[in-house]
Amino acid sequence: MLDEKRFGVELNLLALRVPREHCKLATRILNGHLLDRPRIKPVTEDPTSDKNRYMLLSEKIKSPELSEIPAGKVDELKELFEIQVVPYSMTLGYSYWTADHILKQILPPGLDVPSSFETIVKHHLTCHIAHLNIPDELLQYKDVIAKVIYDKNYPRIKTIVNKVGSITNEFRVPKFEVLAGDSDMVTEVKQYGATFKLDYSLVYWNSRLEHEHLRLISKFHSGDVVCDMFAGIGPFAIPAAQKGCQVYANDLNPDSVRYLNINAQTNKVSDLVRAYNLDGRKFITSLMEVPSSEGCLVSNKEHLKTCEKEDMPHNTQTKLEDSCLTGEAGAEFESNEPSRAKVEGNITTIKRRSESLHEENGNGSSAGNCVPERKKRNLHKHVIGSRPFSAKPWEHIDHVIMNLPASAIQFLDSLRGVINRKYWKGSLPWIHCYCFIRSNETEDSIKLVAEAAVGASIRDPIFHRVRDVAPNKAMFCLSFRLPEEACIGGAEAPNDIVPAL
Ligand SMILES: C[S@@+](CC[C@H](N)C(=O)[O-])C[C@H]1O[C@@H](n2cnc3c(N)ncnc32)[C@H](O)[C@@H]1O
Repeated sequence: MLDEKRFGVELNLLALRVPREHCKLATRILNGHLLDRPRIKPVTEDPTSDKNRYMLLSEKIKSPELSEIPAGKVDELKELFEIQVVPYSMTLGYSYWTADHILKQILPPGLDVPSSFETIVKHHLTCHIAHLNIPDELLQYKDVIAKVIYDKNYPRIKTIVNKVGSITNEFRVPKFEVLAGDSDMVTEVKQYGATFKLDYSLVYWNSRLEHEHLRLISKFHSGDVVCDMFAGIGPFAIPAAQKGCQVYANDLNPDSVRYLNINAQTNKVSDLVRAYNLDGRKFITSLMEVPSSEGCLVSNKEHLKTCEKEDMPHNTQTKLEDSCLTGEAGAEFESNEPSRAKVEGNITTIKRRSESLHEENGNGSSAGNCVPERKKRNLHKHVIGSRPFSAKPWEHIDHVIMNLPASAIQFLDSLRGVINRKYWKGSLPWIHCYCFIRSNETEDSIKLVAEAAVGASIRDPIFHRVRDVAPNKAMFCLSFRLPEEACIGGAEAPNDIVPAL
């Protein structure tokens, strides 16, 4: 139990009784001699008369004759009004002191006071969750730490949680214990103008990746087809769709997919986001399967079952077969031109530039791309207002995002032979594979692992350092164009496709 009374500090001050009309000038004259405490105003009401106010004098002034104040200043005041000095006491209690001040008094000397915590916004920006990472040596004080932080930040913060143990589950969801406040972990986060709803206790979320989400999305262009293998609740998928990309977004965690769909709706991009609840490997294989005709696949009906989990509302589920229904043969465009939208009535014709990332990174060589740079290829049509999802993933995908740093690199083998060259149009996709590099590893050693997985040599890889996650471990994004040799083994279009489930 926290005894709040023990933090009370009594201040025995002197105050000057000043007629209200002279307060402004007296404040100027007494500059440097008034009470100087954070969050306390040195001018207050006179409890005996509303014609006067009390000016609280500095704690250094002890003599009722004001001998600590230069005589000239006292004379100036005397010319304005009759000097009346009165005793004034006040107590600075628990509510006055900062969390840091209180915790320093509670915790044994030598232990660091937990001064920072990550907050995420809860319920329409009105309150937040504070996420603490209490170190082992402070765990016995966790309740009192949480209470003080809660008291000092309420109502801005309504829940204090502490991360328990390291993340071991495959959905990458940390375990939290609620230390103070209400246990509802449903929150809302804003990133780059998009709103993300999530249940912090059920899905993966890391606010520290905001910059990385933004960086990668900045490489995409309107009309790009994006495939997000480990999409979470959509921090890549939603802004990509907001940019006009057509996004296939997948996650193994059904709760992530539920929130992904909710977020697509909230941000008004449901028409550009297709959500799936599959293992990443199965997802990419099934997505890239060439249909036996432009009609729907037998195999995709299997995925439909996978998506229609009982705990997911039907209206927010996207069926893999839907992509077959909206496919549209398009006009032609030059693949290395910047995205350009030509508005004709309410139809926007989009020119795609899948070479962009390469160029923007100052790397002009056509890594693994045997398709002539200026080859014309199909165009997605994009209707403003109700934008049909017209992508045919077996014909073209611009970007594949793989943000599961602990193991995404092992998933690269699922890209082997997945592209059927007979149907593919334009450049091969950019792969953005997140990984960790430890102090005993190098970019070259990681590249070798990626090459072994993809079954081809990777030309001109781009390693982008995302952030340091531990003293000897950093998160990187390895971007590369899928090598042509990785397409070898692409199957002919089968008539009756067996699901790769
Ligand atoms: C590191 S999080 C990334 C989420 C999101 N892309 C982001 O940037 O915040 C990885 C996600 O992959 C999902 N996941 C883990 N294993 C998976 C698998 N085998 N197939 C598909 N998704 C998986 C987890 O549920 C989690 O949401």
